[in-house]
Amino acid sequence: MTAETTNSEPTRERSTVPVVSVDDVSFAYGDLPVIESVSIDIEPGAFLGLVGPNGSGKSTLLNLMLGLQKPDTGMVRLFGEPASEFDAGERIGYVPQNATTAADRMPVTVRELVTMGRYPRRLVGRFSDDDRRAIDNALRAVEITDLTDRRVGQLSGGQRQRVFIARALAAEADLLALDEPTVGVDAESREAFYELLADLNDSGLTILLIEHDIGVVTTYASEIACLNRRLYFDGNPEEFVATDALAAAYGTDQHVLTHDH
Ligand SMILES: Nc1ncnc2c1ncn2[C@@H]1O[C@H](COP(=O)(O)OP(=O)(O)OP(=O)(O)O)[C@@H](O)[C@H]1O
Repeated sequence: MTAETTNSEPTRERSTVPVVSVDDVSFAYGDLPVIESVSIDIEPGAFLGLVGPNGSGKSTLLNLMLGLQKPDTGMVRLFGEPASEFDAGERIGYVPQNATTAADRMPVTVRELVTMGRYPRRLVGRFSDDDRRAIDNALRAVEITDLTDRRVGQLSGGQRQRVFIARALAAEADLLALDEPTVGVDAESREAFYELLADLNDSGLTILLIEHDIGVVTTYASEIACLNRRLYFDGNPEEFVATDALAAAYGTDQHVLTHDH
């Protein structure tokens, strides 16, 4: 968000309560253990990059964090409240892995989809000037004001992901959670997309990014968590590249993690 987009809004006090707190959580799909004794906090203002090999439990951990799945043991808190009692839709913007295909089925325009993000915040009845301003600001922040009347299903992959982010911004979400958001997006648009995330994070938005590309997280994230059923690493990018956590978590597959950054 640029200064232009925020100047009409009050500055929010940054809370010291973790946005997400995962405390000794384990989870299995039937007999298949997927998350084992994981503890991790996401502090307000963090940009956490969650990495791990295919099938290592990243999406499952995200679902547990968002309260969409219930841990077998341990506890997840969102903004200090048990995730199971929390309406995540109000404060968490979620950009799913399959946003691109989901958008294909949506016969809605960009502005309509972004407007939907505003419904949880809207008072009963009509949209207020504040609502309209929040929607316009969100479209501006992700630089899609020229696309507002286009059908979401007709946009490129990168443009669509921006629309989903704008929806979260319109909702004034405190956490933006993205699950491999640039699968199928060309290299140039990917870089612009991660620059956008970095700008949003600079303006105070807390970000959780699941990402395959280690180069992306070491470039843009302020904190990296490396998962393979259990947590192999949680700390800053400098420490991450200096440890053998990556090799330990990825085992013999680490050579597939080449990247273009
Ligand atoms: N609904 C489900 N029922 C049963 N098993 C599942 C289910 N969802 C995921 N799994 C299994 O749980 C494990 C972890 O899956 P998950 O999708 O969380 O991993 P991931 O790290 O996000 O993978 P990827 O990087 O490939 O998207 C995998 O072995 C997967 O096959």
